[in-house]
Amino acid sequence: MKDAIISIRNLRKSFGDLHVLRGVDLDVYRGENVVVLGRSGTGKSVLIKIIVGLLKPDSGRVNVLGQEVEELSGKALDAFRLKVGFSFQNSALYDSMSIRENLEFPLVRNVRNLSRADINRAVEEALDDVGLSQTINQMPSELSGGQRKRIGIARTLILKPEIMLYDEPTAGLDPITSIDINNLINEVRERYRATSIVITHDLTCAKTVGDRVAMLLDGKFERVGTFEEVFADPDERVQQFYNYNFVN
Ligand SMILES: Nc1ncnc2c1ncn2[C@@H]1O[C@H](COP(=O)(O)OP(=O)(O)OP(=O)(O)O)[C@@H](O)[C@H]1O
Repeated sequence: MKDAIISIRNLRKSFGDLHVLRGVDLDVYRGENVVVLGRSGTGKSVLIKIIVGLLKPDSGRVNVLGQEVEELSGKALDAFRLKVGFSFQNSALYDSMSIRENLEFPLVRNVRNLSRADINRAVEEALDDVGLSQTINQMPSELSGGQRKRIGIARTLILKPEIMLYDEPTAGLDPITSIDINNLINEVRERYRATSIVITHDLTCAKTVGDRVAMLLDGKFERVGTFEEVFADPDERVQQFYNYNFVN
């Protein structure tokens, strides 16, 4: 039997009259990349926030790494969040800190008793992983958008999470830089044996990194499968999404 590392059952979340998630079910297995597709405002970010315990669902179950997320609080929630890396849409680097300082920040804040040599080694390794060793003493403002995304991913990787959550990793990047980021997401899976959820509107990204694709339609995952399986579906809502992306 496959090992579901994230298991979501009948998850519901509304904001007033806005019923965003209306019975979401999803299993994510160890070592796979699952891409979550859906139009703007369908609740992809809400789902991610519920998975990391930043938002509480109205009902349903979310089990991650064998733990019921809703039951976690205090130190247990802090420990859990170290295992689940969240790479934000806008990279969220600290502009006043160098790249080295940006990478040190999560380590120093979350891991005790590290020596200076340990910290230096971890920073150098994380930068090497994303192919940006030469930027260590630069400031974020000196880097391109694609480089900043890579640093954002390195800053998440430095804690060696078991699960990576990427929120629109290629948004705002040119197609060539996007390919670099897609390759990096695949490399992260290989090197860290990480399990990932990737939220994207970018079908090239979905096709390149997704072992499976889950499409959020009307508050549920109605289509889950390989990229080809999902888009073979003649359902108008699925085809609209495809045509919009590939302009044909
Ligand atoms: N804290 C909140 N309070 C009220 N409404 C919210 C809150 N968070 C999200 N929403 C609403 O829930 C809906 C889903 O938001 P979400 O950010 O998950 O969309 P999304 O699918 O990630 O969209 P996009 O692709 O544009 O990023 C939106 O209509 C949003 O306004």
